[in-house]
This record gives sequence, C-alpha cells and structure tokens, in this order.
Amino acid sequence: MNDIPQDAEAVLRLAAQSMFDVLASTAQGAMVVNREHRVVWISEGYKRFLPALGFRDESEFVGRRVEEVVPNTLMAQVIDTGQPILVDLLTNKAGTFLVSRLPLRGPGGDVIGAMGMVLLDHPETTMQPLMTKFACLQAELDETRRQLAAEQSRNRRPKHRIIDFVGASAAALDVKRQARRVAQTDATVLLLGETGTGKELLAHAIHAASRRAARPLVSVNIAAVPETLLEAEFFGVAPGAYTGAERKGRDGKFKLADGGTLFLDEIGDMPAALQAKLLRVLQEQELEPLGSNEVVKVDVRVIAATSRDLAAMVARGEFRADLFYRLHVLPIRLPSLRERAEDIEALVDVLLEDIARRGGLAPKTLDPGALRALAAQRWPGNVRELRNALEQAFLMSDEEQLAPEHFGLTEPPLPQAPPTLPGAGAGTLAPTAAVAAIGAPAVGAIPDGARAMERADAAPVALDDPSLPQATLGARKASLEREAIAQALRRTHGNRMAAARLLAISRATLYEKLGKYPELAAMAAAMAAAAPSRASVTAPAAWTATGPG
Ligand SMILES: Nc1ncnc2c1ncn2[C@@H]1O[C@H](COP(=O)(O)OP(=O)(O)OP(=O)(O)O)[C@@H](O)[C@H]1O
Repeated sequence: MNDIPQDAEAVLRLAAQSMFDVLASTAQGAMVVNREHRVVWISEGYKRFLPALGFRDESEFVGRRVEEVVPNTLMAQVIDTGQPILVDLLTNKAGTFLVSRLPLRGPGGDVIGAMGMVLLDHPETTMQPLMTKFACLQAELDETRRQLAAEQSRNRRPKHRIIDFVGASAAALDVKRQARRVAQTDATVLLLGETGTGKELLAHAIHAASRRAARPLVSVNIAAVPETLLEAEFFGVAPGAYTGAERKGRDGKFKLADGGTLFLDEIGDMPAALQAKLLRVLQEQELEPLGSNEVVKVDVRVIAATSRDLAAMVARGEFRADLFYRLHVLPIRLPSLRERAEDIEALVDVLLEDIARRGGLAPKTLDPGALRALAAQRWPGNVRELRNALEQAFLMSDEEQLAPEHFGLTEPPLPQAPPTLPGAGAGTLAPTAAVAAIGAPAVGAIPDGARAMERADAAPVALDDPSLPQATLGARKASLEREAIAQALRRTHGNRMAAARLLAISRATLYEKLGKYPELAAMAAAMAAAAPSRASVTAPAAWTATGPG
C-alpha cells in the first residue's frame, strides 16, 4: 500500500507533483517556455486560444518568444526572477483569463523555463462575484486617478485675480497698483505683511495677471514641510536615487512650475543650508535633482512671502544677505487691517456673501452697531480673523441681521450730536467733536482714522485771504475739490455712496479721489463706523442748524 511518505522533503515533492497534475489536468490550457522565453510546447486545450491570439495553428506559435505571441504575459518575469505567480488575471485581445505561472527548475535548481496555465477562461462568468468586485475596484481606481489629475491641474491654476483684493483705501489701492505693475515683469516679488493680510491671495493675483497665467502656479509652504524633505520637495529626486516609493524618481516643485510661477510661502523659515541652493536656482534658473549629476534648466518666476522681519533676520545672521537682496527686487508690503479700517465695510459685504454662497445659505447682513463694533477691533489675524469671526457669527445665529452680541462684542456708544465750536467754518465739523463722534472704541480702534478726521476737518483754505501767497489754479481746484468731498462726507456721516450722489459723481470716481486724499478716506471710514445709520443721508438736526443746508 502506498502511504504518505514520512520525511518532509518527500511530502513536499509529492504535494508539488499532485498539485501540478491537478492543475495541468483541470486547466483549460497550458504551455511551456524555455530559458530564452521561447514557447516549446502547448497543450491540446491551449490550441483553441490560438485564433483569438491571431495564429492559425501550432506551428506559427511554437518557437516564438512568448512576449511576442501572448500580449501582457508575465512568463518572462517568472523565468528571470524564478518566482511563481500562482494566481493572476491576464487580459489581452483574446479575453480575460485566470492564469498561473510556475518556474521550472533543472536538477541543479537553476531555472530552465516556466510553465503557464489558463485555469479559467471567461472568469467574468465563472468567477462573477470576484470579477465584479475587481471591475468595480478598477473603475474606482481609474476615476480616482482622473480626479487626482484634475485636482492637481486645478490646484495649479490661480484662484484669485487682482480685483478680488477687496479694498478701496489708499493703502489697498496702492497694493493693487503695485501688483499690476510687477505682474508685467518676470522679476522675483517679495510679499511682506502680517498673517492674514492677503499675501497668498496677491501671489495668485499677480500670477493670473502675468504672461505666465496659462502655465502652472505651484505653491510650497516652507514652514509646513519637514526640513529633511524640503530639498527633495524643491529640486526633485533622480530615478534610482532612493529605494521604495521614490525608486522611480519624482519632479520637484521647481520643475512642476516650469514656465509658470512658484509661490514660496513663509520664506523666512527656509533652512540655512537650502538658502544657498535656492539662490543658485534664482540666479541661474537651473538645478540638480537629488542623486543626479545632471543640471536641469527651468524657467520659473518666484513670488516669495513672509510675515517675518527678513531684514532683522539678516542682521542676526539667520537669513543670507545675498538671498535677501535677490528676493527683495520688487517688495510689496501688505497693510494690516488696522491700517485700512475703512475697508472693513466692503470686506464684510464680500466675505458675508462668500460665506453664504459656499454654505448654500441665505445671505445675512450686519446691523450698524455690529459694523462699528468690528471696526473697533485690532484684528491681529487681519482679514483671515475677520472672516473667521463672520463665519462663526453667521453659523451660530438664526437672525438675518448680525448684531454685536453675535460676535461676543458690545456696541460702542453712538456718536453724540456735535456742538458747533465758535469760529468753525459753516458746515465744518469741529475736530474735537469729530473725534468724540467716534464714541469710545475698544483698545486700538481706528486711531489713524480719528487722526485723519482731525486733519481732514481743518478749516478749508481761505482762497481770498490777501495775506496768503497767490495760489495756482491747480492748487485752488484741488483745495475746493477736497473741501467739497469732506463736506459731502460729513453730511452723509461718511456714507460714500450717498456722498457720491450728493456730489453727482460715480462711486468709482469718489473712490479714486479718496485714493488721492487718504486723510479723507480715513475720515470717511471713521465716520461710517461711528454713524448711527449707514443709509441716512440727512444730517442730524443739531448739525443742520449750523450746517450748509
Ligand atoms: N484684500 C482682501 N480681499 C479679500 N479677501 C482677502 C483679502 N486679504 C485677505 N483675504 C482673505 O483672507 C484670508 C487670508 O488671506 P491669505 O491666506 O492670502 O493671507 P496671508 O497673508 O497669505 O496669510 P499667512 O501669512 O498666514 O499665510 C483668505 O481667505 C483670503 O482670501
């Protein structure tokens, strides 16, 4: 009687032989390939696949290299590695097959060829549940790949334009003017400003207005990438430089931005060792990927940004002076929100609209008290912080109009009716009263605006005073224009729309003129923030008594 052998080696030999016999007899077809990858034998069953593979008979097939006659086969890989592929799906022009591939070894253990078996043809019917799952996973993978590619190309398109930089204050207009100018050049731009002042927004806007707009905009937040990975992130990795995921190599951000713009956020966090390399790329427009001796040419415009004091870092030896000067070619300083409190109203309008649109919610507005309360804050986080505050209040409240309490604030006192001081010109709001009209704002509230009110409310130039030197026509016109605008703003409590109407000019023209007279712009903001009602164009009773009427 033939029993199972006792020693392990004999058991294994028996198992292998039995397995082979079972596979070979149940398989739909089998083939043997020699060390040179040539087909040396096919089973009877295999012959029925020949027409679908494009062969009339066995003689056309046997003797040829397997990779030439069976598309997508991995038989060559099994011979070259000596590793079996026990179960696999093979798809080619003949259909989809469940296959198994085993190396064949000679007496010395060397691989002398391989055997391939078609375990099942039409697995889509015989192995339906598995195949359905496979097809679903494949479809999901394809879709994810497609989405990733679309996302990557979307991420590399500019998200903002210069008109998206909200603000009509002199400081905001100046930023936009500078942005338009630098967009016409290819030189390096350095954006300086506190956190949340719109540096990233402006980087997108400059790229969008530049000749590179159709090419990628690639961003790197230097502070967010671990120091050890930054070099590879910037300059890329040559194929074969590393094992594992990096084996195939990958492009760095400079290469990805080729022809376009690279936005380097938080440039002040650049490690010293990399600063020299960055300088070289900026100067030469060429780089060496990690693990490569080849120099790669790139054409990249760099926009860098920082909220740190780079000049002080240079002085302390923390930032290379040569890199600083290379970056500092076209610096643009973004003003803090405190410096342009007059833009808060416009920002609030745009941000509230955006919050509602993004959340698919009904729009909300601010009541005048809330606007005054917001204008009285310091906003160390600038526009980002303002946006967050609005978002929070928007989501936490059911009211259509947001009040100071929705921001955890109390309403600053309403302006008192200002008395007319003796000697003040007709319709002129006396300086001290104007400052008092702002109420008592919270710490640090619009002090610049208050000062501007004092300046802007100084008595108009007395054009017929014989003691004054003869003014030119231009100077007289400017003085009249300035006074007319100041007066209209006073009559409308700083409401620019209403002031423009009183002056019979468009709002855009008024904004343009306010850009010319920043002290009037600041005064308008301070008054609007202190005004009892934004819509009112009628001066309060106490004013009309002595006002221009
Ligand atoms: N002038 C502006 N008009 C409209 N939105 C603005 C303006 N400035 C900033 N924002 C908005 O405020 C948020 C913060 O802006 P951004 O990220 O550009 O600031 P940042 O200066 O780059 O900040 P950080 O230094 O923290 O990276 C964004 O939602 C941006 O759209």
